[in-house]
Amino acid sequence: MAKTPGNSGRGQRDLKVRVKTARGRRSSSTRWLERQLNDPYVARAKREGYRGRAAFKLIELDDRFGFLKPGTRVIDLGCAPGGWCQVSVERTNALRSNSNKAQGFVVGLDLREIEAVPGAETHVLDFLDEGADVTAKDWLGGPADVVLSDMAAASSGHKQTDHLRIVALCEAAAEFAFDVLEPGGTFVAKVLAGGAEATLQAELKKRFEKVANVKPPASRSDSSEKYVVATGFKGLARASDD
Ligand SMILES: C[S@@+](CC[C@H](N)C(=O)[O-])C[C@H]1O[C@@H](n2cnc3c(N)ncnc32)[C@H](O)[C@@H]1O
Repeated sequence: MAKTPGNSGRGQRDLKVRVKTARGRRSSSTRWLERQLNDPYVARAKREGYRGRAAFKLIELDDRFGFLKPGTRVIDLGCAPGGWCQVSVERTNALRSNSNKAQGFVVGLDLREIEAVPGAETHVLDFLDEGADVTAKDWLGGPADVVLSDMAAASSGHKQTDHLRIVALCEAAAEFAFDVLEPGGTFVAKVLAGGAEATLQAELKKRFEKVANVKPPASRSDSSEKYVVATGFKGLARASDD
């Protein structure tokens, strides 16, 4: 039989790989859709006007640790699509909806542009850029009380690589927090459990009074993500004395 692209050994193999990949894609997107449809947090986010289910992770963390109060100044790293900014605005009174309470201030940064969040100031900025900490403090009008990071590096599909990337991102976010936080401030960041975060935990323990590792109920049980909540920033001078 003459070799054509359809029946040559290589052609057949290529086709099989393409079909297998397409099937894989279809089944993972179907699984994602099913998960979205069956997820009570997705429905609740829609009902309550939040931009995503991630909003409930911050709500649950703040219900437990109480770092967002009227008057609190927040920097939200990796803020798109804006759920954490929405929660921060509500809880810090950044819209000044209640004039008896102090007014907070929320600055959100992301690599991509987001639809405006009423009460928050959002900017397209890579927080890893030189001088991003100074720029963010300028936008906030001074140091922050709280630095939030729900950032995730784009998935490589390789669990250990993803873990190392997110730990590196989290370490950089912590460095950023050390530069912009007011003494007494709070740093909240997403990490993936997986073994490489010991250095980060040790550094945070030096710089903050308390460091907790938490998996809020809204975080999916099949995900290895967890959050570090570091409270009572000691300031740079005190941390180096310890
Ligand atoms: C999971 S989303 C955050 C969801 C957000 N907390 C919410 O409630 O809508 C993570 C975001 O981190 C952003 N990100 C990743 N690396 C970043 C960087 N170097 N600088 C700024 N944003 C970054 C991504 O663009 C992405 O939008």
